[in-house]
Amino acid sequence: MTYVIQARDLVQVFSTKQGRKKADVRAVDGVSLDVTPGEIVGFLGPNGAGKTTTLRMLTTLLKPTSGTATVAGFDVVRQSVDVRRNIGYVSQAGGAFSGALAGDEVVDHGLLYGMRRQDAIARGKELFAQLDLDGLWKRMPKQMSGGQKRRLDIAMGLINDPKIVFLDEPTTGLDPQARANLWEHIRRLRDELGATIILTTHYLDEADALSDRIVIIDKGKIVASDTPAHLKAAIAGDLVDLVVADTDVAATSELLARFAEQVAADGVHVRGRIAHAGASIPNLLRELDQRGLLLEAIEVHRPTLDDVFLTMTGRSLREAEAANDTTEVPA
Ligand SMILES: Nc1ncnc2c1ncn2[C@@H]1O[C@H](COP(=O)(O)OP(=O)(O)OP(=O)(O)O)[C@@H](O)[C@H]1O
Repeated sequence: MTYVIQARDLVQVFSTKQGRKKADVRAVDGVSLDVTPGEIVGFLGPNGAGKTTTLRMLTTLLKPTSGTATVAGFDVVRQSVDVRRNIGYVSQAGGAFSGALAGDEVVDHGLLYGMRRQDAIARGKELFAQLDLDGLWKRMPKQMSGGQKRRLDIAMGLINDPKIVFLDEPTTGLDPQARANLWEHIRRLRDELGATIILTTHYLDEADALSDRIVIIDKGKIVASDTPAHLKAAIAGDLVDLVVADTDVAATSELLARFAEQVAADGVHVRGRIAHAGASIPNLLRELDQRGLLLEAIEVHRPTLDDVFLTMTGRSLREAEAANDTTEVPA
């Protein structure tokens, strides 16, 4: 099997100062990864998990503290120029436009890669058409919408026709419609151009919808790496949520425990996890009925990636985000 990206035990330690004390932050703590051509890999994790730092090492912007990686067959440290020639990188911040017209920004970016001006113009126009930026060649980026600016970032990242594309939080800050639209473009990059795509995201639904493989990263380590379907199947099962009368909570919990794992009551909700709930629910309903336990509502939820994250790390992705948000508030 040929891999377009192969990383072994990548580590990145940042030295920081906390007051007068020096403190080391192990931002990436032994990441190994094999990516096959044409794969879309979603890096999912809370703020500060190490996603961007991993991407920066793979794109040669940051030298690993230890470990090795090859991208497009080239070593990220010893052959960084070759790596760069083969990749496109769209950074998280994006939008650092010089004040020139959109088309000129893209062409200038191509010239940086050593392209001839005519080639850069031709490729730029093609990308504008593919990315729904028609008619905006002569528009200043600051007069574009958030979604258009993000697609302009992506056009710049693709100007050299890279076969491997790194997108750092491509849809952050976009409204749902612009996000969905960008997903289409990302899928097309792979389907029509055969590109390999590595993207980072905070959004579970995005990782789920786009990725062939999801790599969950937490505190600098990979805690899971699999297809969205396998990851979801690996956890305990469907969440069954029964809503009953106050007085029936105890008896319902007792009965549900015969069908489900992790049964817990929360107010009038009695919840538990059942593998393949669809097959057990008719029996469960019959037994509830036989005992005179009346349901006010029943809901069955397929496992989400948040459940996976919770199972793998013991924290919900949203809690992890919230905790990080708090620590980032300056004292
Ligand atoms: N230049 C730096 N100096 C010191 N610490 C850093 C530096 N860059 C990142 N870090 C720290 O390394 C850790 C990982 O950061 P990183 O940006 O890779 O996370 P992330 O998963 O991309 O998060 P986000 O979703 O917020 O972008 C964090 O604790 C961060 O504060």
